Amino acid sequence: MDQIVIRGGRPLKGRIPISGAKNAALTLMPCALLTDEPLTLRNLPRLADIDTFGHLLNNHGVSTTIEGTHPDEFGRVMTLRANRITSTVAPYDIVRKMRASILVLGPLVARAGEATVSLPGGCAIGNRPIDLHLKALEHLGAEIELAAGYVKASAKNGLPGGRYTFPMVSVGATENAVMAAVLARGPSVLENVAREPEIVDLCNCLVAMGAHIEGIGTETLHIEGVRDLHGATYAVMPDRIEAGSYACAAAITGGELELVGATEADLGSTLEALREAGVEITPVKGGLIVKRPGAMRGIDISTAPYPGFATDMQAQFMAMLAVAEGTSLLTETIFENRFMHVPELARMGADVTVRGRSAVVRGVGGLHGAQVMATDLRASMSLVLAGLAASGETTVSRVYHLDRGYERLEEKLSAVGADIERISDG
Ligand SMILES: CC(=O)N[C@H]1[C@@H](OP(=O)(O)OP(=O)(O)OC[C@H]2O[C@@H](n3ccc(=O)[nH]c3=O)[C@H](O)[C@@H]2O)O[C@H](CO)[C@@H](O)[C@@H]1O
Ligand SMILES: C=C(OP(=O)(O)O)C(=O)O
Repeated sequence: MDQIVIRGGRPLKGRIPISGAKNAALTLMPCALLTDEPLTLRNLPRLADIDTFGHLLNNHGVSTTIEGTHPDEFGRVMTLRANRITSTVAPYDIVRKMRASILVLGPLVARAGEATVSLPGGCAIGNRPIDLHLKALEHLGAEIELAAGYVKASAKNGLPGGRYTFPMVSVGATENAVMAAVLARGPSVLENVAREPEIVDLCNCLVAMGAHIEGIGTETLHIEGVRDLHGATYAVMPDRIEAGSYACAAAITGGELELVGATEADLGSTLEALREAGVEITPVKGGLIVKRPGAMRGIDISTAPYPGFATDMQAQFMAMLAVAEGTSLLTETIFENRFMHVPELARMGADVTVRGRSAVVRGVGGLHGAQVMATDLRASMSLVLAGLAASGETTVSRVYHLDRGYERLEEKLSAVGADIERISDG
């Protein structure tokens, strides 16, 4: 298995281009199932998850064509076309590789009248049930059956549409419900929906395809189903989690980075927390400059649905706050098992105590290099960040986690002065 080796202690300086957002791309790609016309997505990141989702869509009859972006450029242009749905079954072999596969359920039942999707199961960060996806589709008129590890949703005469109030905010369940409701026979109202920028990106793409959605970006969406959607060309939004991660890289190394393509609006609570910790953020044309002028101070953070502090940024902040002055309290309210980076950071000298859903981080003077193991995507990035700041050499194993969500990580970091390389096992 590949490893990443970092020799730390160098302040990072320069410009990092921010890629298209993984979590937006993973909900924009299944929109191709909603029309027989081509959907062209620009700024699609080159990531393992995108390839896996492409294979899943191929299995349903979607052709995927990648246009000739130069290999040195970031991002890709992909045209997806579902002339005909050739299979309504999402098999275990593909779904088990990626939880986001559940996002074909809504569009398939809306367009083809049925969908059978393997249950995605839990993952390292938590249990991650899909009950809200199923309840929402049921309220839109689908019949739901569970058997032998699969969920079957059917609506033989099309979905009638309906009203559903989510009992708790779920990004994926909102996405599935929205993608189903846009092709329903009648109107739908979805209340207490997720408001993440990726949901706004999804709705904007669907509107470009001819959907009628009101309330985009608010807690309530009014959707008037249409008979057909048409093709469109749409650019995936910049990845706010990648941008936030590199902002932490500037802060933890005491450097200065320009994050090209990052927007202040999407990064809201991440930037607030960085500023509170003593990091300077300056919006410039086309991006943000992140600089740490002096020592950082400890802060308290509690993860929450957007516009709250993103759970996908918690691990990276923990690495950064491990070297801040004073004590920080990090509370994880979204996933029950998202502190797996703690014992690994401790191997590098971090002083962290987990108490239930909270972690107390006592700032230490510095970290030292060690051999550490990545356990999930963002946990991996926290180890890379710690390695960039640590004295000596850090080796991060299981880097396939990073490949899910960070496009050409070593290349981007080397270009701003990091001493980082991938040791490939063949
Ligand atoms: C591909 C993608 O976009 N992934 C993101 C998405 O994941 P995902 O869409 O899986 O996350 P959700 O917003 O659905 O999960 C939020 C919480 O709701 C719970 N829940 C969710 C669905 C359900 O049917 N029942 C239920 O109980 C989950 O276990 C979790 O505790 O949003 C998360 C929260 O911002 C991010 O960390 C992930 O990076
Ligand atoms: C948890 C994440 O992704 P996923 O929902 O695809 O596991 C993430 O992006 O941090």
